[in-house]
Amino acid sequence: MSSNVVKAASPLASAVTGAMELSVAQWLLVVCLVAFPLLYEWSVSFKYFCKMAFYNGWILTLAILAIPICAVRGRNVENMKVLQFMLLHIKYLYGIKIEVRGWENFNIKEPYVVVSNHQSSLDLLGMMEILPSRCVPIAKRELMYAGTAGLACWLAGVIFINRKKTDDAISVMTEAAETMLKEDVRVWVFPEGTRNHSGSLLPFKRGAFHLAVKAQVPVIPVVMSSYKDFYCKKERKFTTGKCTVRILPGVHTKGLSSDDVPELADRVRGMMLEAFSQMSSERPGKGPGGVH
Ligand SMILES: CCCCCCCCCCCCCCC(=O)SCCNC(=O)CCNC(=O)[C@H](O)C(C)(C)COP(=O)(O)OP(=O)(O)OC[C@H]1O[C@@H](n2cnc3c(N)ncnc32)[C@H](O)[C@@H]1OP(=O)(O)O
Ligand SMILES: CCCCCCCC/C=C\CCCCCCCC(=O)OC[C@@H](O)COP(=O)(O)O
Repeated sequence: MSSNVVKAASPLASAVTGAMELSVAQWLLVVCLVAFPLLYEWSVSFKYFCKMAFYNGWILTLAILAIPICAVRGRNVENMKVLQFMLLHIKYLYGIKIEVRGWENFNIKEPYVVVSNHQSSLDLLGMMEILPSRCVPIAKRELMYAGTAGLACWLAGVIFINRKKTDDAISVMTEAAETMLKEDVRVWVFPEGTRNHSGSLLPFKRGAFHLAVKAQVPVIPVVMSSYKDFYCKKERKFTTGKCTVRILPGVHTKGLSSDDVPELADRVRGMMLEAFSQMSSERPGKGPGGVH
């Protein structure tokens, strides 16, 4: 008799449990379908967090697709084209309009060193917009361990340096000077050496300029306008917006020696700062005083 009750009760119990499970599932659905978009629209910080998480997550996912394609060729700078092709659409996902000026300054057949300002990981969008052929960035070694993105970077010939070991970094860059000439490779360096959200340019590290002087190749400065109108890490702001990328005329290094590097670095920084200030003053309603 008691076993009959148990038998009768268990379908009831499982129905109740099922209903409870369903309601938990429904709750989750409500959270996902209603609360998430509400929170996304209501909270600027939540929107910022979601957009940054998607940015990184999407790059890691795209890298999964890129790895087998790149692996066919092995470690090769030509693979940079694969990464570039895969990343180009991201600006549309984020509603970021990129205007490029000075394309003609890239019309140099020989290798060169590109130096550009470094505001955020979003610089990747501007970089991919104009990346010349056979051009690889110099990146901090930590990026090599960033999961699938690290492997994709390695396969594309990204040059990794250990910023904690100056001598190692210098010897990698010295080797890069030889590779540039031997294998007709261009190199992209962020001479500030770190991301800089200050709305100006940090003092430049000199590695990029030593590299150009050693290889006796031109330095081509690239300036990306301030992201302030649409992106600010401190304020957790990330909206749609516009960025201008200016490719400045190349600075020649033929005949220069390592003694000339400090002056060369200062001159190039001066050109970039002037362009950055000019671009900032072009922003609607903003005066040139906003940049120092
Ligand atoms: C499908 C999707 C896939 C995913 C795709 C993802 C793609 C991502 C790619 C984008 C990557 C972007 C990554 C950006 C970064 O990681 S930025 C950070 C790393 N970059 C740099 O740091 C470059 C700039 N740094 C330098 O140039 C430094 O000088 C460095 C060489 C690193 C050394 O730095 P540090 O230890 O701080 O020393 P100093 O700068 O103070 O230099 C000490 C003295 O050495 C002289 N020096 C420097 N370099 C050289 C050289 N090459 N040869 C000779 N001498 C050199 C320097 O002048 C100093 O001496 P003086 O003070 O001038 O006497
Ligand atoms: C299994 C491991 C998973 C690791 C996940 C890591 C998450 C990283 C995800 C995606 C990588 C996106 C690649 C963006 C490349 C942007 C490069 C960049 O901007 O690096 C910053 C560097 O210039 C300076 O660093 P610091 O400002 O000194 O700091």
